[in-house]
Amino acid sequence: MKKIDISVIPGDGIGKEVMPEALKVLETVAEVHGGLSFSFKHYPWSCDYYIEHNKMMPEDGLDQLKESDAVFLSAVGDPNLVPDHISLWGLLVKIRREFEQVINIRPAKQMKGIQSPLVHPNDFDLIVVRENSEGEYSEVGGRIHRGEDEVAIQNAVFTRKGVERAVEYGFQLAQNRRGHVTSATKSNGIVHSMPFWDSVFESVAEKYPDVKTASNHIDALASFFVTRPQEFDVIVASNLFGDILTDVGAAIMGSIGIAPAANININGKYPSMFEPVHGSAPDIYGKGIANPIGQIWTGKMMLDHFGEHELGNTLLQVIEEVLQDGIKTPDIGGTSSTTEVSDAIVTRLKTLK
Ligand SMILES: NC(=O)c1ccc[n+]([C@@H]2O[C@H](COP(=O)([O-])OP(=O)(O)OC[C@H]3O[C@@H](n4cnc5c(N)ncnc54)[C@H](O)[C@@H]3O)[C@@H](O)[C@H]2O)c1
Ligand SMILES: O=C(O)C[C@@H](O)C(=O)O
Ligand SMILES: [K+]
Ligand SMILES: [Mn+2]
Repeated sequence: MKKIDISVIPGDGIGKEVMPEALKVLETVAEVHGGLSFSFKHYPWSCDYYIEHNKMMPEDGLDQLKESDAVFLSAVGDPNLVPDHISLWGLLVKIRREFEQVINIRPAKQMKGIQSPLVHPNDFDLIVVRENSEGEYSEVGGRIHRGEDEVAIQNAVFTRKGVERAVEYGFQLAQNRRGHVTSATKSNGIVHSMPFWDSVFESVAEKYPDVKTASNHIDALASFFVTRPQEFDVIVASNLFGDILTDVGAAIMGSIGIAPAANININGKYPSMFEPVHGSAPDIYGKGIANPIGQIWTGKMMLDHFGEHELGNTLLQVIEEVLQDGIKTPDIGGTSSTTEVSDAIVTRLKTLK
């Protein structure tokens, strides 16, 4: 029996609604497999936890998580309780950084059973590799003075190692896909870091003569995601560009509620973390209508990570079948509830036993 230990952090808002549904699906996946079992350890770290303890997680929180094979997280943030930069940097960004999850991968593809808002979606299937440890997300800088003389400075940090490993990861992914990598740049406006990014991209590209390349400024690239997404295979992007681009990727699929993501530790020292692209969605929390597919598809990425590709692909296929049956939450035009969608996925999975 292959046993996988998973740390579970539902976090805030709809995270608390979609996480139990995804766990239910994973339990069923294990049953169908027969030789696989999950053990889930639950952590209540969230903005509610912050209100009680004045921190997002305990001092030894990372030590607790380190013992598991993976972290399965949903969403962090409740701006009514804790300012977003404090909640995110105290939990989500902290785990990404301390566990050296330097790569964030976020696929987007046209899904059967969902009407893309694009008139001609043309079967797009792409994956964004987001640099996940540096770039525009930096603590370097500060604020001085008050009133009309106030100044805020935020320094972006781009290291050769950081850019190289993200770009390399993209090329390696492309070799097992359709052999094309696009670089998201902005070297026309950002005069130091982006020409540097371009030069690292070009030098890595030389090592992969079999992979075709392109480079687009991020503004144009965002528009191409809308006008011709089918032309992209792998896209490599800095932390902020990747963040924004993957919300666009989610939007052209039909909803941010279905987009999955993985924060990958590539040196094997710490567990990787799996969490959907979406946040805690305070505007719909408590209504029972959050789309659970982002969290469930993220579970599929976790199965892939542990080498269970066949089972992962089956799960994605089942998700599409349920969507084609019209069992959908309101964000993608349906009338079903969160649990109706996950129950339908569970029921279909069980027929495979
Ligand atoms: N990785 C993360 O944990 C993460 C990601 C994004 C935002 N956040 C945090 O979440 C909070 C809300 O942020 P936001 O409003 O900018 O982004 P959001 O992703 O929470 O919501 C954006 C919009 O998408 C909708 N949406 C999101 N997930 C959905 C789902 N599963 N089903 C149906 N609709 C869904 C919401 O209702 C909202 O209208 C903030 O505190 C923010 O910092 C956290
Ligand atoms: O990384 C962030 O900025 C948080 C959130 O927007 C995300 O995409 O995970
Ligand atoms: K998330
Ligand atoms: Mn984001």
